[in-house]
Amino acid sequence: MIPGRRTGKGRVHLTAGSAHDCRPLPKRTAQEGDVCRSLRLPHRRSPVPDLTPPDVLDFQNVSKTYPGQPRPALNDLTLRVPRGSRTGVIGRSGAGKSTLVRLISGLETPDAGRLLVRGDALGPATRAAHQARTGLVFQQFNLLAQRTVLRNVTLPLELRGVPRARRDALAREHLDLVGLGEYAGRYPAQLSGGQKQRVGIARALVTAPDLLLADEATSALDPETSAGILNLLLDLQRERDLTLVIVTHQLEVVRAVTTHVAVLDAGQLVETGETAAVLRAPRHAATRALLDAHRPQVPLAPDETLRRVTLPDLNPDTLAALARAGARIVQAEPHPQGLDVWIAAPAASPEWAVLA
Ligand SMILES: Nc1ncnc2c1ncn2[C@@H]1O[C@H](COP(=O)(O)OP(=O)(O)OP(=O)(O)O)[C@@H](O)[C@H]1O
Repeated sequence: MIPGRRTGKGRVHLTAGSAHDCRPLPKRTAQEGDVCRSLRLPHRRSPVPDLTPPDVLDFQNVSKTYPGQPRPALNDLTLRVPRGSRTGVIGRSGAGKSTLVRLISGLETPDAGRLLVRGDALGPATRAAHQARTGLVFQQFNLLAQRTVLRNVTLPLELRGVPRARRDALAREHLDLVGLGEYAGRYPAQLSGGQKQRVGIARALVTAPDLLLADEATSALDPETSAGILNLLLDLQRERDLTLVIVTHQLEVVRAVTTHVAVLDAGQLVETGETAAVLRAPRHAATRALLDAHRPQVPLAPDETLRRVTLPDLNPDTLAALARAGARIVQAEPHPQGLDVWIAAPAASPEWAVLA
């Protein structure tokens, strides 16, 4: 997901006859001409159909200013979200994250630029069809208090006119999927926060969307419950080949779940790329500020530096060597793959270089 460049997963590569021009070739590329002849390909450049699936989201110079506001909430945003990716959108408060979600979900329209969803410009003619294929998960769960868990999950199917027996069956299947098969008859007030979010996820997926938008989905949950929800989202994303967009101010969520990240600051996209690369070597001051804000605030000795690792990724021998060199764990939190651990150690210890 790089501005202005396609990096889509599942891309269909067509090389023969497209990338290769099979007209008589200069001597140094004669082998390519032979390949063309042996494949009986035409010796002329011919038009090749573009079979590349469109990016699920394609923001093209999108701007949005709310009425009466002096500055745009989003300014000239160009961003592509490839099919099947897990993209985190981060930024401090007021950066424009919610505006991005509102644009994708069709609740707001751009003042300038275009937003393509699944290859179509999002507008009055296409909005309903795209909304039907987009699931939304919210921070405050947005469950209806007077409806049972089952009836909350059947709601989107009711709105689409699905017959009762079918919608009940689908809702039960999705409650099983999120581990709440036994809770169908309960009311939201009788659930924990994590359970409410599981119902929210079942409701978002019951219509079989291919794009799932999670807007601060774990911000209201404690770290352990949050890790459980992120695990569930990861499993479902893989099983259903969903494109997942996670809007969050929690860097640990981005780290744990996403393949790509987009950093917004004051309405502008300031950095984007593969999550591991951006977090390892942030280029923009706003990204560095977000990373710094998430470092544990612990006093360090003058020769100590702080690094984060995920256990069990770290080799036990390295961990033991670090401990012998005076390393200490200063913070540990649950993570979908194990434990997220911050370690302080003398910067000069050779084992430290392994973690760089
Ligand atoms: N309905 C609105 N009317 C006027 N201004 C708005 C409206 N919604 C958002 N804004 C402004 O647009 C800018 C971006 O807001 P947005 O809610 O998209 O940011 P955010 O990154 O989601 O922030 P937060 O993390 O605090 O939710 C802010 O300056 C905000 O004050």
